[in-house]
Amino acid sequence: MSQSSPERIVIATRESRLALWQAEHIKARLEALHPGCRVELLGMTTRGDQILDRPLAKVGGKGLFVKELETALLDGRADIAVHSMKDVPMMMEPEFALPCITAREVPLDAFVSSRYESLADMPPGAVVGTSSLRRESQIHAQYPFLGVTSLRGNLDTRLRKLDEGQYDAIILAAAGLTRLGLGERIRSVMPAEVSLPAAGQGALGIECLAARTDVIGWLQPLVDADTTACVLAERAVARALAGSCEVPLGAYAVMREGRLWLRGFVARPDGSTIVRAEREGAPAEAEALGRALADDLRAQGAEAILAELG
Ligand SMILES: NCc1[nH]cc(CCC(=O)O)c1CC(=O)O
Repeated sequence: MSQSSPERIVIATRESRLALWQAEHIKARLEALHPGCRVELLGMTTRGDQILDRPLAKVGGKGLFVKELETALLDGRADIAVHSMKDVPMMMEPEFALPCITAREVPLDAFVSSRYESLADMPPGAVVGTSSLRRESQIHAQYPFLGVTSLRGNLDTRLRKLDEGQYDAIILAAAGLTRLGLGERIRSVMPAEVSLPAAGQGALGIECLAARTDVIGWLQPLVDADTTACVLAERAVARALAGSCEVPLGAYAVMREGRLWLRGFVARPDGSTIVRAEREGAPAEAEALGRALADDLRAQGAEAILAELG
């Protein structure tokens, strides 16, 4: 087999149903791209999967979903790791690279309920389940008469808790539901104006060691340029504002007629203050656009919110 074609690729993956679906999806794409290559999954559990009794914001945020996968890259047990981009920390260690962001699915949030059509349809006192400060702050800002209660666990657990009546509705990423064939549970897709998504939501990223130029080459055909520009801009906003689970922050970019259209917000967790901004720019300047939008948000009041949240 030629030097440029891989004989074997090992994918490190979390073992949630969604993570395994995502890893299998990339496996199938790599097998189609590199006929004869043996693509295998190396499943593992991360701390993010184990800590279910409190909001991730309290125990360290996104890094909890990737650390063990990165260890498998470092010790050679795996060649790549497949992540939901929204779970990848904004700052990565220099020994790692993220050379491939694939085509995005629906990046928006989904309203899931058997009783109501949307947030606007819910009566005062009705309870929404989410553990995302991003989602919670936007609900409080627009629907202050609704209750918001913490919701942890994998996707199946969250749906079970809803079906058991612990909530009147829950909010999940539409991409997670559609990937697992649960699209019919989506009562309505939430417009970005109602629930601006998290940076990278709906996009898959493939991580490897920065030194693995061979792997980087193998992955290039899977790169989606438009999604990459959007996600880089969104992550630049979050990185510039020190984005983590602790800060209620959303960033969402779409490509329109060859230009990037980027929106962002920062809010107090109780939604009492919400600062929004938008910019458009060239895809090639995606990260600079994200940093400029972060400056706009700071200038419009985000600085004070971030200072309070520490
Ligand atoms: N850790 C939560 C998480 N990480 C990625 C997704 C959905 C899939 C994606 O955004 O690619 C979810 C579930 C959710 O937000 O409801």
